[in-house]
Amino acid sequence: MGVYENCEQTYSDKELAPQHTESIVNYDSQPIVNAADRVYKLVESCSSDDVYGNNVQKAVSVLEECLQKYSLDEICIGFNGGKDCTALLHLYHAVVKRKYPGHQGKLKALYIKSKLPFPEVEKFTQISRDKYHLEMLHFEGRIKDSLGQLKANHPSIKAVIMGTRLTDPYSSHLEAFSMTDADWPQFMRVNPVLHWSYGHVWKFLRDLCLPYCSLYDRGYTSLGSMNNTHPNPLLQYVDEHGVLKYRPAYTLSDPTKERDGRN
Ligand SMILES: Cc1cc2nc3c(=O)[nH]c(=O)nc-3n(C[C@H](O)[C@H](O)[C@H](O)COP(=O)(O)O)c2cc1C
Ligand SMILES: Nc1ncnc2c1ncn2[C@@H]1O[C@H](COP(=O)(O)OP(=O)(O)OP(=O)(O)O)[C@@H](O)[C@H]1O
Repeated sequence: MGVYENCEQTYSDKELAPQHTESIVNYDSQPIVNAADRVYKLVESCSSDDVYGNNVQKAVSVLEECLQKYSLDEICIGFNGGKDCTALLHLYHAVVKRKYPGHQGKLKALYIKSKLPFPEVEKFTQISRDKYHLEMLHFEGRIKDSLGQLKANHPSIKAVIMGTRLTDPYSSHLEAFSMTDADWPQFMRVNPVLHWSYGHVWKFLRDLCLPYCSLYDRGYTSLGSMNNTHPNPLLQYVDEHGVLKYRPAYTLSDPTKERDGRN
């Protein structure tokens, strides 16, 4: 059984709520409206030996530091619909709401579309844009080239908030604030969730009832393009009718296998 199998239901189970109300606890039907209150309550109530709570606390303080160093016009969040940046977007939204309660403007989000994006990812980025009131800065093609265009078209942007974790490829040397490599267009990479584990990301998304891309409920555990990403084989099973199916991403018990659906 996966670690979070007994947690509250996923966002996509929402329609089941009327029939199963007695089995559902703490469901938040307005997680985005309540973002700042719930995130800060979590952070303020966590004990020193709570690794998850401390990681959320650290992410909030990195975001607060980012907002001290840069104005909202100088910041964008790297958002491609993946789980890590989905958790991060919620945190960023919460911290901005707490620091600027009257803020009505749109937060900037960078989305570099891959050559063959999943329609589910495209749809989810649009849903998130609307729910979180984002100004999407859209680019297509290679990430490095797109960052060059970002610099040329949006010269005010100095920092990109990212959902990178230490276990991501080529990321073990990163810190909360790390400039892009010397041969890349120069931006400050802000990495609030660097120390989060795979399980922490899912605990955050599911405990706070946040919307996430539907592919994760169909066995995908990390998202690339349609031509290089498939459901994680470790989540495969055959149901009682002999049909091949996949368990949801949050049930993956070995986090080192997170990218086993990517090639
Ligand atoms: C804003 C931004 C800045 C990046 N900066 C660097 C960099 O300085 N050096 C580098 O090798 N890759 C950089 N990357 C690429 C990422 O490390 C990573 O390869 C890319 O996000 C694809 O990740 P994935 O394979 O998990 O989908 C950057 C990506 C983004 C979105
Ligand atoms: N194409 C992109 N456009 C904008 N930001 C991106 C893009 N690719 C990566 N990023 C940034 O880099 C971070 C790390 O990417 P990574 O692929 O590890 O995580 P993810 O996409 O959030 O989740 P998953 O691993 O499940 O796909 C993202 O969270 C996001 O902030």
